[in-house]
Amino acid sequence: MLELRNISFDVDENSKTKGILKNINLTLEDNKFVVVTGPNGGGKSTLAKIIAGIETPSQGQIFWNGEDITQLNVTERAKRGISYAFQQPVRFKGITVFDLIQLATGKPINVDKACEYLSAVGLCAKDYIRREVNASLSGGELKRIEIATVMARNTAMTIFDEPEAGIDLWSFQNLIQVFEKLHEQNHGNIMIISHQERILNIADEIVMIADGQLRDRGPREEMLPKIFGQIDRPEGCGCRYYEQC
Ligand SMILES: Nc1ncnc2c1ncn2[C@@H]1O[C@H](COP(=O)(O)OP(=O)(O)OP(=O)(O)O)[C@@H](O)[C@H]1O
Repeated sequence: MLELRNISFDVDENSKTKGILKNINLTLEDNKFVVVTGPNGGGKSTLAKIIAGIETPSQGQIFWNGEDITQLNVTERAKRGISYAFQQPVRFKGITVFDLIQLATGKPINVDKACEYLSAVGLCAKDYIRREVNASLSGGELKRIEIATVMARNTAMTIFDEPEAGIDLWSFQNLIQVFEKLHEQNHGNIMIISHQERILNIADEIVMIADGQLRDRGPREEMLPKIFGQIDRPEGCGCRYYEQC
């Protein structure tokens, strides 16, 4: 279980303190598929980075299965099962797709096993398994390889920040299926930062972040009508649902 207690994140801007996240309290139960959404600049990516240990909060604490992990860095959190999917895989000269997947599993695997992960993300495994991870791969291919390595890591919590960014419509359809599969197979906690309706549609739970604050959260069935404007607002109110009327 992940618990954020009174998380704030401030930055210095022109010698003034700017609050990017303001007093966020959030508890996520195990094995949930959570989508974090909200307007641009609301603080979603910052929240994801704070959970992954890429940023350290200015205030507040983060607990993972009861342990205070606030001061642990990204590697130490990864060892405890919190994994952040980068937009593209980390590259080292000469490393192949097979090497990456094997490294992610943390044990020796055969080519067939590695191919299973690639096939699951819609890549024709035999075309990719021996390829070097470099600029000759397209953005969509790199992203799917990153997702395959995340699946191979099989960690208790995985965070994806806008996985749909920069991929074409066809790859996007495929990506949705990959996430549906991850969900079905119960790959632990999955947190996705997204604006995409099709990703919101497969969430167990939706968290709305706006203006650095947690504005709402709840099961998909409750949140979708709010997000897509199907709730009654007081007459004359032009606010979106996450704004105060
Ligand atoms: N290190 C930083 N220094 C200054 N400003 C920052 C820093 N990190 C984030 N911000 C600002 O904080 C705000 C929230 O950024 P963040 O990337 O978390 O938003 P977001 O909700 O993920 O947005 P989007 O949907 O556009 O990706 C933005 O205005 C951003 O410019």
